[in-house]
Amino acid sequence: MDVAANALLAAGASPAMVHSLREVPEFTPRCDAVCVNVGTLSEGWLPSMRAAASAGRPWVLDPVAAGASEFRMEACLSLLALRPAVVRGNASEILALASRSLAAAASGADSTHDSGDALQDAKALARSTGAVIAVSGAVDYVTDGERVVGVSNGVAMMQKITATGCAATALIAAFLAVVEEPSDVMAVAACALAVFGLAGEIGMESGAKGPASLRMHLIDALYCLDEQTVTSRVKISLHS
Ligand SMILES: Nc1ncnc2c1ncn2[C@@H]1O[C@H](COP(=O)(O)OP(=O)(O)OP(=O)(O)O)[C@@H](O)[C@H]1O
Ligand SMILES: Cc1ncsc1CCO
Ligand SMILES: [Mg+2]
Repeated sequence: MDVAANALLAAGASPAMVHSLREVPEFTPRCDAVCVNVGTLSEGWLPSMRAAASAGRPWVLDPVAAGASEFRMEACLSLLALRPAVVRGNASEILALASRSLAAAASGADSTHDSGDALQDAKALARSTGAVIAVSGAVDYVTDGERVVGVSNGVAMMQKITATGCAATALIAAFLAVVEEPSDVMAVAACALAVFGLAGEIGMESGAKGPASLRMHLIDALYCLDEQTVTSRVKISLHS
């Protein structure tokens, strides 16, 4: 929650981390977009997540460790049925969701697969759910089931900071808040991931020595990004 909220603030969004079922119905309708992240899932929070997802706002799902337990898998599948605009997960999470089965290797919250390994499953999941699916990794793939966009911004060290994936998903929600057309959702998700990856690159160039200093520099880089840097450095390509 710390990394995600600070990344959103740095990028110019206005985050609020809300859990209580009592306040979700009051809070969520006022949000421009919603991010539901099952990272620290509990029985008590799941009804709040479902209520937030059902509030009629555009929303994004982060299926953290979907393949790690029956409870997470069932929770993620029930949230998927509430029609997220975008699902952003790492390759292991997207593979688990697409097959609706627990991961063979105990992967916890980290991926044991490359994003390319999950591309076909991501396309199938997009077609069966109607959501845009984003698989993060060295190349982030974004698909609506037909088209595929690849985003190659980012640095490997981002995997060593917990919740960079959560922050990337939250940034997709922030970008979704300003989208006008449903057909733009794929482009919006790709742009958010490119901007986040670029902030990681600039953070690394700013003298990060490891995960802790990259976390600081990445958030500073997000805050300092300007249009010229973004347009000259984003690496987004249409695949097929
Ligand atoms: N090998 C890599 N090279 C460049 N960028 C990467 C690499 N791996 C991940 N990233 C970037 O790191 C960010 C987080 O992606 P990752 O796949 O690690 O998410 P995650 O596993 O859900 O993370 P977490 O659960 O810790 O929040 C994304 O912006 C992604 O593009
Ligand atoms: C490590 C961890 N555990 C639950 S959520 C989270 C952050 C990465 O998804
Ligand atoms: Mg994650």
